Amino acid sequence: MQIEVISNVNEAQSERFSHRTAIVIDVLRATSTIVAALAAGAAGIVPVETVLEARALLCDGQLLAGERFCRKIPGFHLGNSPEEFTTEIVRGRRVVLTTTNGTRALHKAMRADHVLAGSLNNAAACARTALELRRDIVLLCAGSHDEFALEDGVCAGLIISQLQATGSSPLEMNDLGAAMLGLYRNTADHLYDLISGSVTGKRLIKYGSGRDVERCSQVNCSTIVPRMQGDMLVQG
Ligand SMILES: O=C(O)[C@H](CS(=O)(=O)O)OP(=O)(O)O
Ligand SMILES: [Mg+2]
Repeated sequence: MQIEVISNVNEAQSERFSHRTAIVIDVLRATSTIVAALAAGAAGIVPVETVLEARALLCDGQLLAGERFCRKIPGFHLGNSPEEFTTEIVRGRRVVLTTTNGTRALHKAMRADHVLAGSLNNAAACARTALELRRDIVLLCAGSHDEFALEDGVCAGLIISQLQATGSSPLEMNDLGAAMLGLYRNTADHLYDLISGSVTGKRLIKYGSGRDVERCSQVNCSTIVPRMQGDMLVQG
C-alpha cells in the first residue's frame, strides 16, 4: 500500500487524489472540531471555503460555524472551537463550517474516492477505516496559510504508525511520510509540548484558546471517523 503525505493545501494538486483515500488533517483545529461536532450528535458538517458561501447555504434549522483570524465570524452561531460543539447546541443539526485552512483542504481532496477527516483525537479509528477502504492513502496536512504546520505533520506520522500497527501489507511511503513518522516517534511522549510550541499553537494560546490546544493534542480519545458523503461529513 502506498502512503503519500502532502505538506499543505498549496501542494495539493487534484491529480494526487485520484483513486485514493484522502485523510485530511487539521489538528488545530478544523478536523478536531469536526470530530467533536459529530461526537456531540451533529447530523453532518458541510465544509465550505468562503464566508459568503457559508451564508448563502444557510437554511432553517442549520448552524453556521467557523473562524477567521482564529475568531468566530460575526453573525455566526459558533466559532471553530471543539468546546463549543456541545450536544445541547448541535444534536440533530447540520452545521455549515468555514475555516481558514481546514475546510479549504477538505475541498482540495474531493477528487479522492473517499475523504476522511483525521486528527490526533481519532487517529487510530481513522487508520482502521482507511485500511478497510482498500485504496492507497494520501494524508493531506492542511497546514497554515499555505505553509507546513507541525501539528498536522506529527498527526500524519501518528496515523502512519497506526496504519503500520493495524495493516497486514507493507507500507511504502514518500520521504515526507518517513520524516513525519520519525517526528512522531521522537515526540510521542511530549506531544502537547510540541503542539503548544508550534506557530498555530502559540497563536491560539495568545488568543485565549489554550484549552483547545490541550484538547486537540489528546491521542485516540475518539472513535468517530468523519467521512464525506455528498456535500457533507458524516460519521463513517
Ligand atoms: O481556527 C483555527 O484554529 C485556525 C486558525 S489559523 O488560520 O490557523 O490562525 O484555522 P484552521 O482552518 O482550523 O486551521
Ligand atoms: Mg490548522
